[in-house]
Parts: sequence; structure tokens; C-alpha cells
Amino acid sequence: MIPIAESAPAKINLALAVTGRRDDGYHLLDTVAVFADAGDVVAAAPAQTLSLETRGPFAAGLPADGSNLVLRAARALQAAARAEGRTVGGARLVLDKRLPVASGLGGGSADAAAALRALARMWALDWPPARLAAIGLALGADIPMCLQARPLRARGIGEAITPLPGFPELHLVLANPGAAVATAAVFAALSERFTAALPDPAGLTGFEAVAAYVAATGNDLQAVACRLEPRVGEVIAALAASPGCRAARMSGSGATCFGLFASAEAATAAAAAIARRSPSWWVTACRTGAGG
Ligand SMILES: C[C@@](CO)(OP(=O)(O)O)[C@H](O)COP(=O)(O)OP(=O)(O)OC[C@H]1O[C@@H](n2ccc(N)nc2=O)[C@H](O)[C@@H]1O
Ligand SMILES: Nc1ncnc2c1ncn2[C@@H]1O[C@H](COP(=O)(O)OP(=O)(O)O)[C@@H](O)[C@H]1O
Repeated sequence: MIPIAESAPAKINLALAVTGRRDDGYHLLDTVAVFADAGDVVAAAPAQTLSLETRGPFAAGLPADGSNLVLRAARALQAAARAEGRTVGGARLVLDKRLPVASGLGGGSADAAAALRALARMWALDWPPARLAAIGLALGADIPMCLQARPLRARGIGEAITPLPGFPELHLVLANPGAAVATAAVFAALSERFTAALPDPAGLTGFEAVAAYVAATGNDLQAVACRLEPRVGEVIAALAASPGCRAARMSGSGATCFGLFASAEAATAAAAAIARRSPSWWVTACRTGAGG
């Protein structure tokens, strides 16, 4: 049987405000996120047991055991299906890891979301999206938004999602200095001073409006991440200095940063120039999907 393949696109937080903290220590966020045409791929084929093979440029150093979010998501879905009396078997899962690990692009969350989508199809679980999102949220705060993978505003710890229809496609350059920054470490180093909610992004429909919105907002995790990993500042400076860059900022908890460009040509040229100057960095030009 041909495996079911699901893409696990990179998530980019165009703006991110930390607005508070829950009693359990999780931080309340307000973020505008978009999803790129760059990402990992998760494939699933029927099998008697659950297994995972990892491959691709960032597979080295990534656990392929039960701690991998792909297998954790598969186990959680399998258990939920069996709990309601469904007969589901196992799956042979293959993760093609093309995104850097612990990089602020939600790669592990995107992989878990892709595994949930692939296995729900393979096991013919015609569950409403909210049910998959609840299973995902128990594994990671970013997974519900990665299940949607379209322009959106997310609040709470990421589970309160408002899609942004009419949001334009964007041309970005993603750059990472080769540093893994753990999300938990960034939140742990954050001060208790929280900021206000983001301005309402609901009416953003054109590139100029988005560029102005991104320039007027920020990422509350950026300063802390720059202290933990000073190369984040170098990456932002390199993006900001690129011809045609309209805004440069860190995504999520870092260390990947993005530059926003008006055209694919400008983004491609900037990515090539940065990669030439800093050959050890991971650099890619990408396009993010429009709101449907
Ligand atoms: C910061 C964001 C923004 O999109 O992205 P990334 O940098 O991970 O891509 C996400 O909220 C990350 O979500 P995710 O990576 O799924 O986080 P989790 O695994 O659930 O959390 C890892 C740890 O980070 C802290 N954490 C995470 C999310 C949150 N809203 N508040 C927190 O305080 C908690 O200490 C938690 O134990
Ligand atoms: N499939 C996966 N892809 C990436 N990271 C994974 C995966 N499965 C488990 N992990 C673990 O999750 C952590 C990455 O999480 P996090 O710091 O939140 O990254 P990101 O900022 O990229 O979302 C790493 O410690 C990594 O070992």
C-alpha cells in the first residue's frame, strides 16, 4: 500500500506577545502565525506495531524512540481510538526531518500534527478537528495551530485559535545560526512583566498592511533568547541589512529568525547572499500560505 504522506510546515510567529502566566506555569500568549512551504514530511503505512524511522538533514541527534513527538502523537491517537472501541492497528512512520530542531519553527509540533492527520486518515477516524486538537494540545502547546497550518491568531497557550481569512501570502527568508534554543529555557528566563494583547490582525489583507503590522509589533521572547544565544542578534542584523527587507525578527522562542520581503526575487537574493556570508547558518527563502 502507498504510504500516506503529510507535510509538516514550518510555523513562523510574525508577532508574539506574552500576556500573562497560568497557575500551572504555562504562559499566556497572543501570536500571529503563518506556515511556510518549507517543512518536514511524515509518512505512514499500515503495520502491526508502531515504529518510527527518521531521515533527512536534521535527523541526526533527534530521538527516534518513544520520546519523539511523532511516536507520542501516534500512541495518543491509537489509545484514544481504542478507548472508544475502534479496531486500529499500528503504523510504520517515516519522518523526513528538514527543519532544524528546537528552532522556534514548531518543527516537533508540526511533525506531531502531521502524524495525527496521517493516522486519522489511515485509520479512517472521521473525528472533528477539535478532537485531534485536544489530543495534540496534551502533547504540546503549538500542536493545535500546526493542525490548522494556515494564517491565524492564537491565544491562551496556543489553543484559542482565530483563522485569518484574507491574509496574504508572504515571502520570507528564514535563518538559523545553528543553535538549538529550548522553548522551556526561554520561558523560564522570562521576567514577570507581561505586555498587552496584540493589535487586532483580523483586517490584514494586503502585503503593505502586514508589513506595517509586523513592524509595529514584536516578539516578547526575543530579548531573552538573544541573551541565551547572542547569535540571534547577528541573524536579525543580517536579515535587516538585506536589500528589500521590510522587517526582521525572531520566530517563537528562537533561534530561527525571519525577514519579510515584498517579492520572491528579493527573498531569494537575500537568502543567497546571507548563505554565502555565513555558510554554517541554515538559510532558506520560502513562501507562506494565504488565509483561505
Ligand atoms: C513559543 C512557541 C510559540 O509558538 O513556539 P516554539 O518556540 O516552540 O516554536 C510555542 O508556544 C511553544 O509551544 P511548544 O513548543 O509546543 O511548547 P511545549 O512543548 O508545550 O512547552 C515547553 C515548555 O515551555 C514552556 N511554555 C510553553 C508554552 C507556553 N505557552 N508557555 C510556557 O511556559 C513550559 O515550561 C513548557 O514546559
Ligand atoms: N519530531 C521532532 N522534531 C523536533 N523535535 C522533537 C521531535 N520530537 C521530539 N522533539 C524534541 O522536542 C524539542 C524541541 O522542542 P522546542 O524547543 O519546543 O522546539 P521548537 O522551538 O522548534 O518548537 C527538542 O528537545 C527535541 O528533542
